[in-house]
Amino acid sequence: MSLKRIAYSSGEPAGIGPDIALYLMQEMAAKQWPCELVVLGNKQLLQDRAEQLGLVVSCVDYDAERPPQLWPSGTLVVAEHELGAPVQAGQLDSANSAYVLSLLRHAGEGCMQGEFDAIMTGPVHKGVINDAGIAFSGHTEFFAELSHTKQVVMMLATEGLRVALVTTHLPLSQVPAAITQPLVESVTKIVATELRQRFQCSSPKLLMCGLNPHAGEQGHLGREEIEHIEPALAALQSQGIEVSGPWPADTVFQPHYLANADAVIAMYHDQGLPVLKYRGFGNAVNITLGLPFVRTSVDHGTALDKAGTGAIDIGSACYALETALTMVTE
Ligand SMILES: NC(=O)C1=CN([C@@H]2O[C@H](COP(=O)(O)OP(=O)(O)OC[C@H]3O[C@@H](n4cnc5c(N)ncnc54)[C@H](O)[C@@H]3O)[C@@H](O)[C@H]2O)C=CC1
Ligand SMILES: NCC(=O)COP(=O)(O)O
Repeated sequence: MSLKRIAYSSGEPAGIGPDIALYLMQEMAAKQWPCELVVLGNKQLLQDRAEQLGLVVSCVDYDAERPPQLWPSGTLVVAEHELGAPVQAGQLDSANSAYVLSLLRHAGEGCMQGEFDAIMTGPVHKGVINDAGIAFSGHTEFFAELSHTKQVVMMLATEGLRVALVTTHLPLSQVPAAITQPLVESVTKIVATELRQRFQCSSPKLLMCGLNPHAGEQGHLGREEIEHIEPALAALQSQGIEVSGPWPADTVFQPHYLANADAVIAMYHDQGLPVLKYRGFGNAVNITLGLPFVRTSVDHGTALDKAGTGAIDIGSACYALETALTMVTE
């Protein structure tokens, strides 16, 4: 198997993204991941955080011309990006928002130019990026825009459950108007296609949630199911996609229903993700489907309260890296 080069964007510098890089570095040798992990970040920040955590790190400058290689334990390959301001673990500073975006741009462009095989993202703080006057709703939307991809899908996966979202980072008040037949159809098609192509599901079986309580109760509790979701289901089924619904969201996440499903399509972020995280927080991955490159992410946020403390769990980071590797290796 050829050695892959995976970009890890270390995310919000005051959060646990840099800590994750340092702990992953320690796991590299033991796990024998067949990749060179390139940390997009700042060497001084990483050295300072390592010192705070009592870790010894040797930073090597990333060289795009050098073929990927396996490095001795304790070595961190760093693609240097300049910070906007000094970093204190746990303290957000909007002066570093441009830095965070420069990491994402490097990762995305590097994938599109063939420099990296995949991106694994560390957590960013959406609020502080917006505080800097930069409109940003999430990696999912950022990479879609960067790659000029019209439609992408956020899917989180853990053992025994995958949840894909029709809408992503949208205020709840705007969700009903966003649920249209074309959107539901295109999201579902992307999920079905990628499950087939990248997740070894030869004939994916999908469960689609309704939007309203009890999936609208025949129109008595909302009409989005009748007007948009059911027509989308009919069109998808007529194209041979095995999708059923609309299921009440408080019914469909039962083992009985999930047993024969490859993914659940939820209408909005907090309809599907709390269930996924309840089942697998710390051992789940966030994957952006539909991009021209592979992007996976940790399942958690910046955990500002834990940055620099050493009290972090890197289970999701390991899962995200392994998922990215599997996706680029199949
Ligand atoms: N992939 C990404 O970039 C994501 C970013 N976020 C962003 O993160 C920021 C903070 O979000 P919160 O809702 O506070 O969620 P959070 O996941 O950062 O923290 C929730 C709780 O879980 C703990 N936690 C999270 N990850 C942990 C880990 N690996 N090890 C140990 N404890 C961990 C935190 O200490 C905190 O107590 C927000 O700005 C949000 O937008 C949230 C989710 C994903
Ligand atoms: N809850 C997951 C999440 O919001 C992460 O979003 P993104 O930054 O991966 O788009």
